Amino acid sequence: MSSTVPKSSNIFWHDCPVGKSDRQKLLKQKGCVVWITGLSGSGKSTLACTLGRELHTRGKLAYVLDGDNLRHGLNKDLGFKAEDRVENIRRVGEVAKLFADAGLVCIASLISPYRRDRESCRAMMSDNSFIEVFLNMSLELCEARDPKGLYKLARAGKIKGFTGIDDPYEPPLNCEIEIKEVDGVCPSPSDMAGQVVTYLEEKGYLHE
Ligand SMILES: Nc1ncnc2c1ncn2[C@@H]1O[C@H](COP(=O)(O)OS(=O)(=O)O)[C@@H](OP(=O)(O)O)[C@H]1O
Ligand SMILES: Nc1ncnc2c1ncn2[C@@H]1O[C@H](COP(=O)(O)OP(=O)(O)O)[C@@H](O)[C@H]1O
Repeated sequence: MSSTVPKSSNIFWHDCPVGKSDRQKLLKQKGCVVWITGLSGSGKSTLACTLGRELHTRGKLAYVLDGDNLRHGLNKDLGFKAEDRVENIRRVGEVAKLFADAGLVCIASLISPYRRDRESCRAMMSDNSFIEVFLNMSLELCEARDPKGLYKLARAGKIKGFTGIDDPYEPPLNCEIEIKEVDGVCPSPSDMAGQVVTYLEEKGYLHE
């Protein structure tokens, strides 16, 4: 299990003259982390990309950190056992914090099944600029979508430890935004992104 305490000693923080507030003025926005959590197939990547596109159209700088994509590089040494997922979320939390410090709207989309890990990422952000978005879609809907055929494999026992089937998912207790089905129907991608944009606007993230 990894720790947040550095292993190295004799290390010192070096401040740079240009800081987050300078970058925010330049970009005319406020850096933050939009953390999208939910089951596989709940629509995390779809929301992340739709939101990224919407912000881009509005002239706002955003960057998507997608769990699946990061597992091709930064996190390619990690699997899906509990300690690997913990380390996966810790790393992405740290990277997201850097992007937010750079002044961007950083959109992280990962299953991030453990409440404690999401809370650790929240705690990394000093100024409440962690916005947790819960894609509260039923397992039935996600399984019916199954765009990669992974639920089918998990049900057949060909993937072990699949979230929602034989591995846990802990829903948020206090997220900033919850998106769910209404009468069994999921809001459209642009409606989902619209909910997040409205929140960002109301909280002043889209202005300096
Ligand atoms: N065992 C198991 N459980 C869950 N998901 C699995 C598993 N094996 C592979 N996949 C694929 O990996 C994607 C999830 O990666 P994440 O980095 O978001 O996962 S986690 O946050 O560390 O739990 C996930 O992508 P999404 O469907 O986009 O969520 C799956 O495609
Ligand atoms: N709001 C939505 N309405 C209808 N279909 C959606 C919506 N969001 C996602 N989908 C579809 O559901 C599937 C899973 O979406 P995806 O974004 O890949 O989920 P995740 O990243 O959580 O695994 C895809 O086929 C996608 O096109």
